Amino acid sequence: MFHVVFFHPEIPGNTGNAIRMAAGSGCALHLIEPLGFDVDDAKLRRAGLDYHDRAALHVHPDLESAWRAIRPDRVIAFTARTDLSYERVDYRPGDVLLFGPESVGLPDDVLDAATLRVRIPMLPGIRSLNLANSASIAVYEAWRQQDFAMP
Ligand SMILES: C[S@@+](CC[C@H](N)C(=O)[O-])C[C@H]1O[C@@H](n2cnc3c(N)ncnc32)[C@H](O)[C@@H]1O
Repeated sequence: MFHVVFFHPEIPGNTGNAIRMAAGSGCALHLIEPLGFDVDDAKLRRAGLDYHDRAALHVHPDLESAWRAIRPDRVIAFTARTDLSYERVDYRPGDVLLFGPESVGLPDDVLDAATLRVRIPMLPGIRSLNLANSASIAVYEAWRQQDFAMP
């Protein structure tokens, strides 16, 4: 199983979309507090449709608590601030795919502590992709490399 970690997510619709993606792909979704919304937020529930019960959703008070719970071998940070393209990584079950908050991205100390930093290609002049879209691209590449193995 892959672990998607959203560090300080701010927009409920993005996390709702990711909940639906987690239900569809079998990844676990971890949210690191503080969150910019309540997990019962109507927009979050609407974006997640009726898939909330099918998704493995975990909320952690801080990153250290998440690492203690997940015990990952590798943390792969998704950021536009690197040249290594995301599809060049051999993803392994158990990997953490780490994403930053919508407004500011991942802070330097969190990026520095990650095993790898990877980037999803964009055309020149584009600053970033949407958080939920980035997570979908990442998870489906990681799962594709496992030939979409079923649990
Ligand atoms: C909306 S973006 C954050 C934008 C923020 N203003 C910044 O400059 O980093 C939210 C998160 O999606 C992921 N993301 C967005 N575009 C990406 C890209 N092209 N490559 C890798 N990760 C990306 C990153 O994890 C980022 O922290």
